[in-house]
Amino acid sequence: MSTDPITLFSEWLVEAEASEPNDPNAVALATANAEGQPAVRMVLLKGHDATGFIFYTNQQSRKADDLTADPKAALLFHWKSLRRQVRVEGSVSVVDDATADAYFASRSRVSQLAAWASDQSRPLPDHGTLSARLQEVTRRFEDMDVPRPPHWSGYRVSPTSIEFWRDGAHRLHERRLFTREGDRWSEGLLYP
Ligand SMILES: Cc1cc2nc3c(=O)[nH]c(=O)nc-3n(C[C@H](O)[C@H](O)[C@H](O)COP(=O)(O)O)c2cc1C
Ligand SMILES: Cc1ncc(COP(=O)(O)O)c(CN)c1O
Repeated sequence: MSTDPITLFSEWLVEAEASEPNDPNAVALATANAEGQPAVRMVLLKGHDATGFIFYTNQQSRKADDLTADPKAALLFHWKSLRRQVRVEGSVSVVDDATADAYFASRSRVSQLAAWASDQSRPLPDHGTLSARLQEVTRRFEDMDVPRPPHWSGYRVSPTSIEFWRDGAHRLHERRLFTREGDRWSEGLLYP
């Protein structure tokens, strides 16, 4: 069995891709604001390796404000079809421009335009306002590649701990906790 948690995560994600009906890369992202108020919402995992777990979003959103105030986060994957969860905690940083540009360029044109049209997490007066903004940016970027908005990028959660939870009989689940110590991982078990 694998003892590198990133490799183990990759294996579990591959299994989730085979068994989940949709969005196996969906993950709950928990943040806190300057007052310590927690908030949680789903995002899609768009990359992971030894340096961390990456998602993309609007940098003027509530989650981005939280991460500016307190650059720490927790992630929770729950794969119902497998009866498994993975909990990640760590510090958060913005990905470099080249990484964000490459990911943005891979998105569909309409999703690129939507990133320009949406003032994510701000009050929206009515749906017509959003449609009008989408039309405006569609005209603005006609006949050219849609550039990445300056307020849209990726965040990397660099893990300090990763827990793998697997369903067991009679609530006697398996919990493997990996804790980062310098550039090494130590592994232990937790009572279920
Ligand atoms: C399955 C799922 C995946 C989502 N993925 C993303 C994502 O990758 N990036 C994003 O900005 N919002 C995503 N959203 C929308 C967020 O959950 C949220 O509504 C939005 O980002 C605003 O959150 P905030 O106000 O806390 O910043 C997703 C929603 C769902 C249900
Ligand atoms: C607002 C928003 N931004 C970004 C994403 C990430 O996914 P994609 O880049 O594939 O659109 C999502 C996914 N639901 C989303 O809702």
